[in-house]
Amino acid sequence: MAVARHESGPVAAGRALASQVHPVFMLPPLATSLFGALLAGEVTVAVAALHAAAMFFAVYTAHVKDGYVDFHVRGEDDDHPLTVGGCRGALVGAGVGFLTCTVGLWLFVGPGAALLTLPTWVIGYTHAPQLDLNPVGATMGYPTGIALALLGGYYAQASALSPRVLGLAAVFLALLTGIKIIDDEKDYDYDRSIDKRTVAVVLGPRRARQLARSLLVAAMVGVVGLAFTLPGVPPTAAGAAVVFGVVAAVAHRAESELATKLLIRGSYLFLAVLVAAVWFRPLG
Ligand SMILES: CC(C)=CCC/C(C)=C/CC/C(C)=C/COP(=O)(O)OP(=O)(O)O
Repeated sequence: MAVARHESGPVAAGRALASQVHPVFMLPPLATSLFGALLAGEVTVAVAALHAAAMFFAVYTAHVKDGYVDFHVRGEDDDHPLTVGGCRGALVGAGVGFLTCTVGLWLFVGPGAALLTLPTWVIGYTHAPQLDLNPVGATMGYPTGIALALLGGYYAQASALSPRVLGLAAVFLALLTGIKIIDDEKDYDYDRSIDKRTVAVVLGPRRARQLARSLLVAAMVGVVGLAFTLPGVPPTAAGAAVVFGVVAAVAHRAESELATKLLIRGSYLFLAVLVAAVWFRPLG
């Protein structure tokens, strides 16, 4: 069975399959899963690795399915490296990988860890053609996956959830939803032409940007609130809001593409400050 559309042979197949790993989307859930483990305190490395691997397979599934639907089903994309068979094989492989990790979490931690992990694959698999057809699904699928990556990474270590991890998951959800709304502004004309109902298409770019800004502000206020009210979140975690706030201020008036680039980098810094604050707990 041919896997790659443009070349043949195992190397070409491997390259085509690897092309569906998009680091910009892949690294945040892996980092967030590991951050969840760190937040829990004592880290069992094998369990953390199992959960992070499950996140990898969930996001990989989303990309393969998105590419398959956009190119092979809807004919929206100009090109795709995988054949139909290649996409199906990749989906089965990623599904088996995800299932193996989830069963491992069930056996090592318990059903709660598996049940918190499972929805990430469901979100990934239904990203296209189901979730991406409505503004909530198209905007909040990935941010919800990130929030679940944090909750699952934490639960896999602590066998419980806590107000601090729930609070931080809500902060991540708001922050990433805001960034995704701004990101979708850049495809406004195209998305409108294919009836893709992103928030920018439904509300119009100006009101979508206002909504996105409110979500970013809510996330920053939220993290400061958590840092000063919850014992498990060190006060230094408020620095994440300061760092992200500076980036958001620079991105404030930028057009969508530049603003998204800045905000994505800002969100990496946001996470890095949170990790450092929890890791060192200097004032915690
Ligand atoms: C663990 C976790 C984070 C799970 C969530 C997985 C998930 C929904 C990933 C989305 C990745 C993706 C296809 C982005 C492009 O979306 P797009 O629709 O903006 O791209 P397009 O315009 O190219 O179709």
